[in-house]
Amino acid sequence: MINIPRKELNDGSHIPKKELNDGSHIPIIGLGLAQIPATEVSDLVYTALKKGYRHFDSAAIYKNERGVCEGIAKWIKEDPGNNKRSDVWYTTKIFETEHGYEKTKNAIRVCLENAKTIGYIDMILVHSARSNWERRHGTWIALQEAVESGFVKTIGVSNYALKHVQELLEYKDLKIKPAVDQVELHPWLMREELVTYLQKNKIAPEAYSPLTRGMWLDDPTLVRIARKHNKSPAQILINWSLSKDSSAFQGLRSQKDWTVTLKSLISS
Ligand SMILES: NC(=O)C1=CN([C@@H]2O[C@H](COP(=O)(O)OP(=O)(O)OC[C@H]3O[C@@H](n4cnc5c(N)ncnc54)[C@H](OP(=O)(O)O)[C@@H]3O)[C@@H](O)[C@H]2O)C=CC1
Ligand SMILES: O=C1Nc2ccccc2C1=O
Repeated sequence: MINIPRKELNDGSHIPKKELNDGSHIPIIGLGLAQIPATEVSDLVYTALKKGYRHFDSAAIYKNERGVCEGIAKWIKEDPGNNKRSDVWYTTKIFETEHGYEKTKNAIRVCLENAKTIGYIDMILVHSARSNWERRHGTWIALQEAVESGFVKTIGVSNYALKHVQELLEYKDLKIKPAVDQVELHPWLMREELVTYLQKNKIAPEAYSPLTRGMWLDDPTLVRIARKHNKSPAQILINWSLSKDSSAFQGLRSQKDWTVTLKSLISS
C-alpha cells in the first residue's frame, strides 16, 4: 500500500502531486468526465472543486470541455485569494480523426477556445494511436508547437501501445517527450511490459477506468482484501493504480454516490 500523509488531506484540498518529466506537478487523483452531459458538467466540476478534487479529465469527444472550464472559472472567481488557477489541473484530448499536422493545429485552437475562461490548458493528450506514422507524427509536431506557444503546458499520449511510444521516441525532430501515457490500467489489465517500458523512459502511466468501470468491484478476492484492510474495494483499486507510479481517475455514471469524499478514496 502506498502511504499518503493524512495531514495533506485534512481539508480534502491538498491532493498529493506527482512530478512529470517536464517538471510539472499533477494531482494524483482526478475526476473523469466522460459521459457527463455538457449541461451538467459545470456544476459537477464546481462542486467537485469544493469537495477537494483538483484534477479534471476531459476530451474533445466528451463534448463538455467548455462546461468543465466554466466550472473551474466559477470556482476561481468566487475566491481568487484562495482558489488559484495554478492549483487545478485540466486535461483534454484530441481524437484520432484530428490526427495530422494541420488538423491537429486546428483541433488545438478549438480546445483553447473552449478553455478561454481558464487561460491555458494543463495537458493535451493524443487520444489514441489509431491512424498512421505520418499523421501521428504531424500531430506530435503540432502539439510540441502548442507548448512553445505557452497556452498548453504539458503534452502526452493515450492508448499508445509500447510500439507507438517507441515510434514517437524515435522521431528525428522530437523536442518534447510525452509526459504520460493514459491507458486502461487495473489488476485485471496490468500491462506490465508497457508500464515497465514507460517507467524506464520516465513517462508516467495514467490509469483510466481504475475502478474497472464498476465491473469487478464485487470480485470475491478484491472484497476479501478490502475487508482485511478495512477499506472499500474502490479504495483498494485506486491505491493499486497509485502504486504503479501513475495518477488515476474516478469515473461516474449514475452520480448517486460521487460525493464520497476524496479522502476516503485514498488508503493510508
Ligand atoms: N483515454 C481514454 O481513452 C479513456 C479515458 N477514460 C477516463 O477515465 C475516467 C474514468 O473511467 P470510467 O470508464 O468511468 O471507469 P471507472 O473505472 O472510473 O468506473 C466508473 C464506475 O465506478 C463507480 N464508482 C465511482 N466512484 C466509486 C466509489 N467511490 N465507490 C464505488 N464505485 C465507484 C461509478 O459508479 P456510479 O455509477 O455510481 O457513478 C462508475 O460506475 C473517464 O471519465 C475518463 O476521464 C476512460 C475511458 C477511456
Ligand atoms: O475513447 C474513449 N472511449 C470511452 C468510453 C467510455 C469512457 C471514456 C472513453 C474514452 O475516452
